[in-house]
Amino acid sequence: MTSPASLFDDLPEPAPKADKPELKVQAPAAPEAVAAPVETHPAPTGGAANAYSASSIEVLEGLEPVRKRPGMYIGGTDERALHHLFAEVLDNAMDEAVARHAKLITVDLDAEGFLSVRDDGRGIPVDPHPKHPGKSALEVVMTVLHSGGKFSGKAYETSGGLHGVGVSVVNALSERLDVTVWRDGHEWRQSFSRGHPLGPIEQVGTSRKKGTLIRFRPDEEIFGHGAAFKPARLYRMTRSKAYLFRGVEIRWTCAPERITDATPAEATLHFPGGLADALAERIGEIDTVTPAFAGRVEKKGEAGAVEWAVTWSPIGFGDADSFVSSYCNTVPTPDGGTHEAGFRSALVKGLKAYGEMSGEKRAGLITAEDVIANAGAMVSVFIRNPEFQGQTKDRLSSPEGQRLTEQLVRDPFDHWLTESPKQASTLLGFVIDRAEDRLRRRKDKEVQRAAATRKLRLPGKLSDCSRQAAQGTELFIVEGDSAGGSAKQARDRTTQAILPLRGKILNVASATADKLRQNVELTDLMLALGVQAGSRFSVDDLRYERIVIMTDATWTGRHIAALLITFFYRAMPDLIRQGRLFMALPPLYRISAGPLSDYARDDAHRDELLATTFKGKKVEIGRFKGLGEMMAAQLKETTMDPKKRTLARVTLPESEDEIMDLVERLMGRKAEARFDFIQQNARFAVAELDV
Ligand SMILES: Nc1ncnc2c1ncn2[C@@H]1O[C@H](COP(=O)(O)OP(=O)(O)OP(=O)(O)O)[C@@H](O)[C@H]1O
Ligand SMILES: [Mg+2]
Repeated sequence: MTSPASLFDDLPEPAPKADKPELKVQAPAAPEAVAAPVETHPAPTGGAANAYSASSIEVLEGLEPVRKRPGMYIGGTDERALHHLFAEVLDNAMDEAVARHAKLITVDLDAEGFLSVRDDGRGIPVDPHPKHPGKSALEVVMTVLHSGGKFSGKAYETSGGLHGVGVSVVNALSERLDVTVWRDGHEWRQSFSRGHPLGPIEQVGTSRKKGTLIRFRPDEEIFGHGAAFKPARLYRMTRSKAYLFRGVEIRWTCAPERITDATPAEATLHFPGGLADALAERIGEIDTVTPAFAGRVEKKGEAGAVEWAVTWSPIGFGDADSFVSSYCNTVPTPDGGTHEAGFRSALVKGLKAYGEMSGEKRAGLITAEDVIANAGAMVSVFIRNPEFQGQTKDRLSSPEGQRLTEQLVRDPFDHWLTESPKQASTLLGFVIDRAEDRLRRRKDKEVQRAAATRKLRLPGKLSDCSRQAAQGTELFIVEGDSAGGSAKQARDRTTQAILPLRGKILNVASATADKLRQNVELTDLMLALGVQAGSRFSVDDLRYERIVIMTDATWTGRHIAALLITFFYRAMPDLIRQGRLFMALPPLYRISAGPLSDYARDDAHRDELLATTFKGKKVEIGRFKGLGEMMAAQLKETTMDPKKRTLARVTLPESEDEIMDLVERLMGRKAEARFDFIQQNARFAVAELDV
């Protein structure tokens, strides 16, 4: 059987600090923080105050801002930022390919750490720029921010480039960068260092080739000493690019001495199967719920296309339950955006509509979260004038992304569903399960939250005692409302609280943690106690000093007591270890003879009394069917009044094995064993008498 710890391991985390809202104090840090510099640094730093004048306001020229604040352009100077330089150059080559001017891209990392990206596209224009006399277009592109051919949509329809910033940033942050352009029968070359031309553009000869080659090495002044491209990362980026456009072949080479892992030194990457192949390769052997739903649709008459592949796995995808890899104009968007939203919404709407059509009412529960919860998806869109967040383009923000994706994916999805009803209902069932899981989790959270705010919300059926402090107080857990009624009358209001439990308490030994949390009686009990289960239980949270289980002296009553003890043992064994759990010992019989009367707990006790106190007398013996049958005064006198009653403290056997054995026998799945045991050991775990 599972250990008690593991049973509660999967209880959700507590709502952060929600149980101490009253402790929230307005941060005193703010005024202090303001005051601190004044007190501790009487002289303002940075020279005399009057030196801050118009001359302090600098305007960074050319590529200076890039070197001063690289974070703004490439998101930092870490490894990710370093590799973003490659992304910029590769994106430009890919834009040429997607515009159908280039077919072949080569990527090479050489032994000295120079990275070369070459395409056979049109070549960056080299003629003098009309607005920058004395400079070629190439030099402008390489040294002026916001210069480029992708603003108007004339030279490129759907490009990943849009800011006119990318390659100039790469130039600014490279210790050395050489550009070679082949166009109009000539070969041209120009070199730069840290963004500055090392000389004018030169025509180095005639050539029939076409295209652009950018060869560069990142600047260690920016990225730190020893910063270098990682072949594995470059290769991964290259490969995923190749999947995004069937019309391109990318040849990869890398100096073997730079490779430290399984990255190939040479590879030809060309994937006519597109994203469907990419997904297949990504998920490998994993069993999926249905075959992948994949396709590609181009918008009629206009620039705009969506390609996708998605499948579902009940066991997740290795390192994650789900993943969505999305791209816009071949630029990876790891933070998602509108295209992902559109994709999700096409799937949700399609599935819901299918559910409605096929009479599956529960389809109404489905949300985007459920559809994506166990999905592995790849989505690539091509749109005009995309809008991204920032230069690293981690998130697509164009509304067009959503509209187009949803619109282009929806029809094919409806088709896919109706084409194969078996597959469709498998998927629908799977997603509905996710929705139900989600709703269950949400409910659990609510229970948890209720537990966290227990001071404010006690269960309605709890008759609390008036004393606020736990010390000297007792909670009586009774079964049923009628017993509850008697107990309420019999109690001492100041120190004794009554919680009647209704209905059946779950058999807690074999119940899952989920089931435990769903049991209203048990969650009410936790609320009343003021504690949480499992590792979050703290004796200090207990709202009462003693917890007393007060059930009928009948077999059923003992069974319920056994259930409750098992529950406490599983959910909060410390409560028992600390000696805070007790059992009341109500009588089963009332024996009287004339003015003489007494109560007997069980048959043995009755026989004992008959043989002693009542020996030789004509007795009347009454049997209580339940606590509810006793008069309040009787209950008080026999069971509840601290001055007269007897409580039994519940203790645990010494060894863990004995405990498990006991619990298993008491509450395990084998009913007969349990009945047998309870009957023989009516007081089982109860040991020493107390008070
Ligand atoms: N490989 C290439 N082939 C043809 N033209 C190129 C190539 N690389 C760059 N260009 C030209 O240089 C311009 C500037 O490139 P850059 O990467 O700086 O900006 P962008 O691609 O327009 O926008 P972004 O800043 O979003 O990348 C491009 O718009 C394009 O006209
Ligand atoms: Mg670019």
